[in-house]
Amino acid sequence: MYKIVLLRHGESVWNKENRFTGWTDVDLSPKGLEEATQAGQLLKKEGFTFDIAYTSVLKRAIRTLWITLDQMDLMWIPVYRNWRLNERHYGALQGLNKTETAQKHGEDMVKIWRRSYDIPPPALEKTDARYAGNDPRYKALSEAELPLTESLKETVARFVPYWEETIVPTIKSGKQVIIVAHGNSIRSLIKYLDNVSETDIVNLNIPTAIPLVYELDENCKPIKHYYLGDQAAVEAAVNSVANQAQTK
Ligand SMILES: O=C(O)[C@@H](CO)OP(=O)(O)O
Repeated sequence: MYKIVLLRHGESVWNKENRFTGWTDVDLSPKGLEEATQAGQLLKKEGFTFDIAYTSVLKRAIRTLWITLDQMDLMWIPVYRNWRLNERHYGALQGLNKTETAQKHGEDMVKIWRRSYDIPPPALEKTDARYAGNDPRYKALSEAELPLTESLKETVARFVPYWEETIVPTIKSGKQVIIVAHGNSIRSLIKYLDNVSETDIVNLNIPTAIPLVYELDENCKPIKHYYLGDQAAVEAAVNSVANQAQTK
């Protein structure tokens, strides 16, 4: 049996301002820094250790990983950053306030954009300053790989090859793995691992910086999963993510 830890980054500045973020590279808020510290302390207290870490190319996840590893005195382990672990691209919604967007387009439409499986948010134009094609960190990507927006289905399609080809062989080699990523990129991995239905995935919300443990069998198929820490606090954090785009 293998055990891995999935961790969403701590609260970002745009989480705090309730703005759609996606591939925008915003940093952690002061609360997010504190959440990451607590995640590291909790993992240490629960006896976890890691040999290798995977994260995205976005600083809210990278910094959460740094802080977590610092708390565990594991800053020396190898860290691999890959765009395939990035947050789901939020298209033309990136930067907009979630409540204002719900007031304009309706809560139901925004819930579809936030949580549906195959309906993407409105797309960016390539001429938009938010287009990732001009960002040097993505220069190795083909034009087809550079999103203008993404549904969760498209996020699954770009995350799973990295999971299968890179992370699974590492887990099977006996290395203890932590993956620090994002709300919707973690949803995409869970959709795939647990074969969650397209209906049920709508109700899956991932709280910031609470370690989510997955126990996997010898084929890296899930046996069970659970959040560490106080379960009432976990439930409250999940509900608060779910309710971010309410108009009242
Ligand atoms: O803005 C985003 O990129 C994500 C995560 O913060 O938001 P949501 O939970 O609304 O999908």
